Amino acid sequence: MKVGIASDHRGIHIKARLCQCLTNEGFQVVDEGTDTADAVDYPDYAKKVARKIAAGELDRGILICGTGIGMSIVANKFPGVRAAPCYDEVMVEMSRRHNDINVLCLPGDLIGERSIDELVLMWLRTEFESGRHTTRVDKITAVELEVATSQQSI
Ligand SMILES: O=C(CO)[C@H](O)[C@H](O)COP(=O)(O)O
Repeated sequence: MKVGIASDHRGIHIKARLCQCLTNEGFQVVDEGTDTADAVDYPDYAKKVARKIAAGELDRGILICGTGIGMSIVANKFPGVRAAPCYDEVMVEMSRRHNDINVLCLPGDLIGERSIDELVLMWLRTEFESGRHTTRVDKITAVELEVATSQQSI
């Protein structure tokens, strides 16, 4: 599985740790920065990963900012991206089982470095349940198409 990862300045320590962990676990990791503590703007990094998810160049994405919120707002602008901020086991598990999210947005300010590896591995390994949830995820895609093709009727 090919996983893209990016963070702003508030997530660099978690990103570095996750790159190491995921590589050790056999995932193909694409690191899109940032790599220093210099302040950057999260939209510039969210779009690097989200664009590649939309283009089918990555299977999953992980984005880290202070809260995960800004990264998710940007990522969800891209067609085919389903991104959400998650910070505990329940959110992470349900985001895969029910929503089939393909971009996990993590709050660098709120999440402990020690628990992050297990949380992300759980997210990468949890399957979408399909069934009734497929109908709903398909409706998300339909809404996306509606919005893209008929802006004036919204
Ligand atoms: O969480 C974030 C966006 O959702 C950002 O990481 C946060 O807004 C950056 O703030 P600052 O410039 O004060 O470091």
